[in-house]
Amino acid sequence: MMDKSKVDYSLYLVTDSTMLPPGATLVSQVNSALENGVTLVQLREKETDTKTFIEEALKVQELCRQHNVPLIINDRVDVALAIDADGVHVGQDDMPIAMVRKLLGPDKIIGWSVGYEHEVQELAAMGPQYVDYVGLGMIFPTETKKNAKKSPMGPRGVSKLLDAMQASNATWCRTVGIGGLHPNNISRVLYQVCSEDGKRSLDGIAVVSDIMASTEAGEAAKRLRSIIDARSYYFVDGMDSEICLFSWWLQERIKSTKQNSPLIHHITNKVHQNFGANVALALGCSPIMSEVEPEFTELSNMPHATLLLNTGSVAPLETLVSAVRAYNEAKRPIVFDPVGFSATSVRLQLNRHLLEEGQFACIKGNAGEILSLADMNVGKMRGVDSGHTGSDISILVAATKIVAFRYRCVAVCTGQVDVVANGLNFGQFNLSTGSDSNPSQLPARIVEAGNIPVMGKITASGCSLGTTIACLIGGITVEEDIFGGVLLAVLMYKSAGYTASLKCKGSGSFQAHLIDALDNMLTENDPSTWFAKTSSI
Ligand SMILES: Cc1nc(C(=O)O)sc1CCOP(=O)(O)O
Ligand SMILES: C=C1C=NC(C(F)(F)F)=NC1=N
Ligand SMILES: [Mg+2]
Repeated sequence: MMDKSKVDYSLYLVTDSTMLPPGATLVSQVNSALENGVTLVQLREKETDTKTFIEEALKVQELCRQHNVPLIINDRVDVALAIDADGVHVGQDDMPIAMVRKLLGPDKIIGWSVGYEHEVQELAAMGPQYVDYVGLGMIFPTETKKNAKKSPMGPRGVSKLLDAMQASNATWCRTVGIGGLHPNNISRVLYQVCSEDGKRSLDGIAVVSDIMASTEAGEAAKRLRSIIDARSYYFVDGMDSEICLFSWWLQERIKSTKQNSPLIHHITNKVHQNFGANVALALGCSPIMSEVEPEFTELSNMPHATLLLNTGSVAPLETLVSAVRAYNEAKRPIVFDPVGFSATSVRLQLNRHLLEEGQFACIKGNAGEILSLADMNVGKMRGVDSGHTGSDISILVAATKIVAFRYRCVAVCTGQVDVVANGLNFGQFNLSTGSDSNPSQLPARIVEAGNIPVMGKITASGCSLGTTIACLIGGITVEEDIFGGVLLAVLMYKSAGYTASLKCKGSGSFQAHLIDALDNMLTENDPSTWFAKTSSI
C-alpha cells in the first residue's frame, strides 16, 4: 500500500495525448519520463473516451508500478476507482472534494487546483483529511490548458498563496507549481517562491508540454531533474557579505572595475541618459544606451555586460521584457530602478509585470518606491521624487528587507540614509522547507554621510546611483559578491555626493562636482578618504 506521506512531488508529469510529437505515444513519453526522474504522474486526458482512457490508464499504471511512482487520475474518479489508482486530481469545477474523499477512502491521494486565496481558505477549512496537495497556477501563460479562466499569477502570486496557506495553517498540504514551466524559468520560480515567514516553498513543479510535446521526452525530464536537484539559481553570489567592508576588498573591487570596464547597457529615461553615461565613464566603464531589441542578445553577451533598467524610460513593455530575458539568459546582472513605482496604475502594472518576468541582482528605489514594493506604502505616491523622508529608518529597513526577500535580490532604499539589504540567500533554494531566513533576519546595512540637501535638487541623482551600482557589480565576476558590489557603489556615490555638495555653488555645478568626485575616487582608490560610513542594522 502506498504511503501518502512519502510521495515525492518534486517533478510531476501531467499527461496530454493531444500534443504528442510524430512517432511518440502516451506510453512511450511517460516511460521515457519515468526513466529520467519524474516522481509523480497524472493521467489527464480531456478528450478520450472512457474505454480508451481505461486502456491507457492500465498501461500507464503498470509503468508507474515498475518505477514505484504513484499514478493520479485527473478528473475521472470513476476510472480511478475502476483501476485502483493511487489518487485523483480535481479542479474547482469538478466533483466536490468531500465526495471524492468519500469515494476514494482515506489512503488515496487527492489533489486540487488552486489559483486564488479564497480557495486556500476553503482548503484549510476542510482540514487535513481531504486535500493532500494543491496545484498552484497558472504561473506563466500556457497554451496547454484550453479556455483557461485564470490569468498568470507569476512567482509572486504563488508566494502569496503560500502565505495564505501558512496563515490558515494548511501546513499539511503539499504544493506544486504549474503553468508554462520550462527550463528557462523553473530555477527562478523555485528560487523566488517562498512564504514571507520563510517557512515554506514549493514541494515541486508540474509540467505538461515540456515533456509531452518533446521529441526527446527523456532528455526533457532529465534536464528538469537536474535543474531541480541543483537547488540553486545560477548567477548570484556565494560569499559572506561581511568581507566586503575591508578596505582592501573595496580596493580590489575598484581595481577589477577599472580593468574590466564593464559595458553598462542603459534602458532609462531621457533625462538620465546623459548624466548616467558620464557617471559610467567617470567610473571607468563603457555606457551604451540602447532600446534596439535585436541587439540585446549581442550586448548581453559582451564581457561584464550589465543592464540598468530604469522604468522611467518610454520603451514599450515588450522591449523591457526582452532585455530582462536576454540578460537573465546570459547570466549577467540587472539593476532595476522602478521609477515612480506606483505613482500611476500604468507604471504599477508595468513594474509589477517586469518583476514577474525575471530575476534582478539589485532593485533600487526611493522610500516611496520601496514602501510600495513591500506593500507598506500608505496613500498614493507623488511623482518620482517622493522621498517619504518622514518615514523613520526602522520602517524603511523593514521594507527594504521585505523587497530583498520577495525578489531574492539586493534591495536599496535611497534617502538621507541609504539602506542596503541582502536577499540573495547565496542563490540557494530548498524544496518544501522555505528559505534559511525570513525578511527580518536578512543581512542589511545603512550608509550615511550626513545631510546632502542639494542631492535631491538635481534630477537623475537617484537614477545615477543605479548607474554606479551597475558599474560596480558589472566589474566583479558574479560568483563573487553582488551585495558587496552594491554596498561599495552606495558608499562611493554617497561620499561623492557629500564631497560635491561641499564644493558646488548650487545645484547646477553640483553635477559637475559629483562626476569629478567619482572620477577622483576611482583614480585614487583610497576608501579611507571616503566620507560615507556604513553600519549593520
Ligand atoms: C493542467 C494545467 N493546469 C493549470 C492551472 O493553472 O491550474 S495550467 C495547466 C497546463 C500546464 O501545461 P504546461 O506545463 O504545458 O504549461
Ligand atoms: C489543472 C491542474 C492543476 N494542477 C495540477 C497539478 F499540478 F498536478 F497539481 N494538475 C492539474 N490538472
Ligand atoms: Mg528612482
